[in-house]
Amino acid sequence: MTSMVEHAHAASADARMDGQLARLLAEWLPRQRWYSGKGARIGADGVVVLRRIELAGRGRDPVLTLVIAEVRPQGRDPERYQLFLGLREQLPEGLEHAELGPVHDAEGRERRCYDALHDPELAGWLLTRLAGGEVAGPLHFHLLPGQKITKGLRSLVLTGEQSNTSVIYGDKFIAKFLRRAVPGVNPDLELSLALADAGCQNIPQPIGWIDLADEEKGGAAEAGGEGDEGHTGPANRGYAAPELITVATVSEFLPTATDGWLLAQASVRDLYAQPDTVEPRSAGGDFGPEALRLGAATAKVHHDLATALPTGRMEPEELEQVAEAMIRHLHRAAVRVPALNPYVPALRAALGELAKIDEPVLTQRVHGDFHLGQVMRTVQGWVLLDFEGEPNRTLEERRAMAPATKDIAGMARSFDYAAHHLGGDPDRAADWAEHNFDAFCAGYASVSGQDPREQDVLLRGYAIDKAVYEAVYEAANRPTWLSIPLTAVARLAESV
Ligand SMILES: Nc1ncnc2c1ncn2[C@@H]1O[C@H](COP(=O)(O)OP(=O)(O)O)[C@@H](O)[C@H]1O
Ligand SMILES: O=P(O)(O)O[C@H]1O[C@H](CO)[C@@H](O[C@H]2O[C@H](CO)[C@@H](O)[C@H](O)[C@H]2O)[C@H](O)[C@H]1O
Repeated sequence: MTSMVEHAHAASADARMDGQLARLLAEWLPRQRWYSGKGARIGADGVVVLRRIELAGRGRDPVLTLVIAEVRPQGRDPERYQLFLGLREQLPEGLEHAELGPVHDAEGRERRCYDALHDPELAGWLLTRLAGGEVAGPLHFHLLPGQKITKGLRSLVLTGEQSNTSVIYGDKFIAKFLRRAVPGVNPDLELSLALADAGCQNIPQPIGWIDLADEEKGGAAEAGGEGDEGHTGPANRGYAAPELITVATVSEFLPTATDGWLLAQASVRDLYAQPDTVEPRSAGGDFGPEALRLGAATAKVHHDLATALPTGRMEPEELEQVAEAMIRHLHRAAVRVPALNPYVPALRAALGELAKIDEPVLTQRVHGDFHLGQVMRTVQGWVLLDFEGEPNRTLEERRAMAPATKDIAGMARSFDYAAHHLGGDPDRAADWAEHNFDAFCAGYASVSGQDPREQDVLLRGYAIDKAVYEAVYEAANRPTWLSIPLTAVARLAESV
């Protein structure tokens, strides 16, 4: 039996380790691309380690730990992050960039603490657990029925503009490790599973996921033993119940796909390389035919979402509530980005028009953060990715039903971004965006039977809401890009 003295020693060693990690995280987190609390200071004691789960290598080298840390930035709501951290006596070559710093373990030995997703040995450990559908303490690895994981695949962390961190295994699987710890149904997983069940071909096929029992909500930490199949069975595909936190999603990797942003960018560059008299449709790298196919693929996914998941209708009074919520969002955004202030009255008026739509509007589950970086062109056609919604919104907002127009407006904004971010002639950029958005809508109409441009008031309302969101996003993440949404806001304000 463990004596009370031993207990006390263990507890104080734990508290010491938590304190060391919290100090390292306070310095490291704000430097990460996916950290969402940018712009607010983290004071002393601004990071608290809430949970630390040793997963592999206890007393050995390396050790893999899952940490749930709460960041309490000054003047902002706290945010929780989930981080796989590795501890090693010495960092192997190539892992230096992933280091957080040194810590001392319970025996007083110095260990290097680093982001474990960059360590092929530890990333491989996670994939092996998934291959077996295992349970490791409160962490549950779910492999979907019929899926098989090839073991020993080399892992590589994807670099790029991401809100999370993706690890590619061989050229077979991609695991997205969600950085924010949010209890409840993860919309990306929820919608991907529903679409896969509906036979949708326009998404990467889901392979499995990892979730964590949320201690606070009394989650099923004890759920089953090794290979607890009941949890993953088709009758209970039971993606994250309310008391679970989704830690990672795993899907098929599309090795030959290119994302829509890169393709669109190439087309804009091509246009600028030609004389001013050349129109976007006649330029060598015309994106129009691809935009048309993308519109058709989007309509198919919307159709499958509406078939697989509940749908609804927004009556005029509810549209008024939507307008009010967008106006509240606008006011909050103007506090964060004062450059929005001059446009607030005109934008309020434009959003107010939503309340005048006098017929019900159909609603359904939508993508929620639809842009060219969320679509990939494979040899077969377009696939849509990342159904998580806008990372800075609450889970409830991200899972809410909305008119499909919300996604159409997202893509309209993305064509605007692609056209303007290279800094060419604004009129030519506007022509490129209009030409491709027209093609996108024509493709959408060819499948759905309805041209999204007909719902012009709704489209403008959602485009304003998105551009305002983007202004906040850019101010926090890419201040040099802030002028793109601000210019759009000015244009949308004038269009009333
Ligand atoms: N199944 C996949 N196959 C190939 N590349 C992918 C796949 N899923 C995502 N990617 C790449 O990873 C990037 C980020 O994925 P995404 O799900 O949007 O992550 P985040 O939520 O962190 O932004 C995408 O823009 C795409 O380039
Ligand atoms: O892809 P994420 O889920 O991380 O979405 C966030 O980041 C996006 C940028 O990476 C951001 O999208 C904005 O920039 C895109 C170009 O980089 C542009 O195509 C989009 O239209 C524009 O909204 C997205 O808003 C944000 O939520």
